[in-house]
Amino acid sequence: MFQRRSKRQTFDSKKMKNNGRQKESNVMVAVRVRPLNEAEKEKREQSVVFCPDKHNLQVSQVGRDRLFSFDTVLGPNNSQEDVFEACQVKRLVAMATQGYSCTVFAFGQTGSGKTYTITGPHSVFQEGPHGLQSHGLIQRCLSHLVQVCSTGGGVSLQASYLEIYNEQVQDLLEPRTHCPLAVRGSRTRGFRVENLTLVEFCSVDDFTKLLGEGQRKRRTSSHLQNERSSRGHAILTVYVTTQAVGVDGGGATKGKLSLVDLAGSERVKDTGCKAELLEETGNINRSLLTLGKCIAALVDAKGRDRHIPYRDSKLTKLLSDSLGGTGLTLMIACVSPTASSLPETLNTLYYSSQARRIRPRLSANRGQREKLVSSLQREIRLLHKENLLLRQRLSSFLEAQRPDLEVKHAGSGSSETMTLEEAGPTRPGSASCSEACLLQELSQEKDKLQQVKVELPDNQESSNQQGELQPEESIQLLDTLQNLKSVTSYPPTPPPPRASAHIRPSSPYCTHHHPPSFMPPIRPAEPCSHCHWCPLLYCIGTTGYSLQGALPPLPGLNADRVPRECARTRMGDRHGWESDLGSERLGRTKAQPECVSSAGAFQENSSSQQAKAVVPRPPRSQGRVAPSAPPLPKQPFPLQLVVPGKTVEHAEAV
Ligand SMILES: Nc1ncnc2c1ncn2[C@@H]1O[C@H](COP(=O)(O)OP(=O)(O)OP(=O)(O)O)[C@@H](O)[C@H]1O
Repeated sequence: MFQRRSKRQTFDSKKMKNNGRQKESNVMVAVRVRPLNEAEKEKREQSVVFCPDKHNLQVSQVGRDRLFSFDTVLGPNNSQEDVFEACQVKRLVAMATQGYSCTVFAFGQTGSGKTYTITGPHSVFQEGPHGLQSHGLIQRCLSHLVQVCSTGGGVSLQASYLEIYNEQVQDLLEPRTHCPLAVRGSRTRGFRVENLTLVEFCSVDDFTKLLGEGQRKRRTSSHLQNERSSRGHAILTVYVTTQAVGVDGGGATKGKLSLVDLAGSERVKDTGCKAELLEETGNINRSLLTLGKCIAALVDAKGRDRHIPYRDSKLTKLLSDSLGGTGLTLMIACVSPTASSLPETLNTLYYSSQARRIRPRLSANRGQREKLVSSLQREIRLLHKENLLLRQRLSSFLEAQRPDLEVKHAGSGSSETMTLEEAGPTRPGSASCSEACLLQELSQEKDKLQQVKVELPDNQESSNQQGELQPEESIQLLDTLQNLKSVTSYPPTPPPPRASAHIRPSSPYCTHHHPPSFMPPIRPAEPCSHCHWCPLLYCIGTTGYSLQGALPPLPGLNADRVPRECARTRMGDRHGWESDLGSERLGRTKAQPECVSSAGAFQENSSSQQAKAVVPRPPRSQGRVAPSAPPLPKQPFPLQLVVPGKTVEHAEAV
């Protein structure tokens, strides 16, 4: 049927026995052997296919017998009623009413009895009512469906009937047009035929008339193996919709039952097809080959990311949910009993056995409302989990914060302890929440302050542990000491801090050369044009003060690594000030007592305006002097310790 097989692929009876019955498979495979027709009898052809029992099929070749096992085996003497009963078609009908997608399709060699099995004799629709014995599966399924649905109530039946001819979909229930219909696919809904006619029915007789009209529209041709050979695949789909049971819409289902009459595989030399039929034959065989590939892929593939080539033909697109989808599928392999048909018969039997190993998952197509309810329930479960997780995190957080949240309220005389629990639940936007946040902030600030407090003695100790001063440093420190004496002695009283943002130091210029009345608006760090002394740099370098917040740290002051003059130059670079202060100019900053007066004045201004916080370096007390920082002189300006987000005045208290 599908494709030629190599000799290695031929089955023997042992293999088939081992493959045996797989009860858990969702694809049921039945084999039906048709009786010899009149033409074959005339040719005195012999039957080579036998049915020893209901599940085994024996193929007798010259010198070799093969035994095949299937779910159901039906011989030439079995009637249409036997097919309906033995293949458990009633079960499929019942599942369709419960919301499953079920499919029955017949496949096999041309002239093997597919159309006979699915619809009955060719004249069944055209020549008036026939006896029940000749009815095919379509009429029997429809009768059973109507019977089941009439007893249950609240069930609606709709049907579509189409033919895939030369890879074009034709609507067999629409008599006026022959326009091919498009097949659209989506991830959620699978493949659908666009603008396909849906007919709602509640009586089998009424719908049978419509089917008869559609059957007449099917393309048939005559060739050597069949007088009325179908040239396309016909698919009848009955949609079974059960209405909602409760007020909330629960229990609504939408199942379907598809009955597929495939065109038969054929060999041109056997059928004797002429040129005009060759295209049809090619399309039929191509789509059947794709069907065989899909079956093989479904059997071999493992896991969810398997690729099944459904898109390679319209037939496999429309059968995708039957083969790999959600319902139960019954495949009826129709075979001819003659020896001349044996190669095709073996191919059909091989792929029938292969298809039995497909295990699609069963799942009912519930109604939209039911899907919505189940998705909402899933969402509720997720939210419950998330809520639980958040509660656990919150409680562990509160446990961790408990010792830090004890706050002493100052000013009341007696200490009062307050914890976060006492502050109440921390709802966003509530007063208790802001209180709790405030407590948390205060706790963090307290930690920071404690850390600063702890670090101060460490720095002091490390400073004390430094080695003895080098001789050059001693000389430099003597110079610095002399300068500091000048700072503290001149001017006798520092001028009051200016409120204006404009920095107007008393004079960065040497007062020896420039009287106090002459104060040009220059930048504070600009060195004196006469003595080349830089007041700001000198101030920072000699007093051990650093500017925090407004200015970055000043590593250039480390006299262990660089000479002081070079460090000052680097500072100028870092702060974007004048950096062209050559070392020879800076070298002349030593021992210029006249210039120190402006340094004191500028310190005043910078402390009040530019430098928001001036922090004393860790004290190098106890008789030792750090190499890069002389002892801190008494300063007339206030001190502030700046920590991120909090300013504490009177830093010496810390
Ligand atoms: N089980 C059967 N009992 C009696 N006659 C049968 C049986 N199966 C098939 N036939 C007859 O064999 C002939 C061919 O059958 P049918 O047209 O159903 O074959 P087919 O597989 O549909 O062929 P094609 O693929 O070419 O359409 C028909 O005349 C049909 O009546």
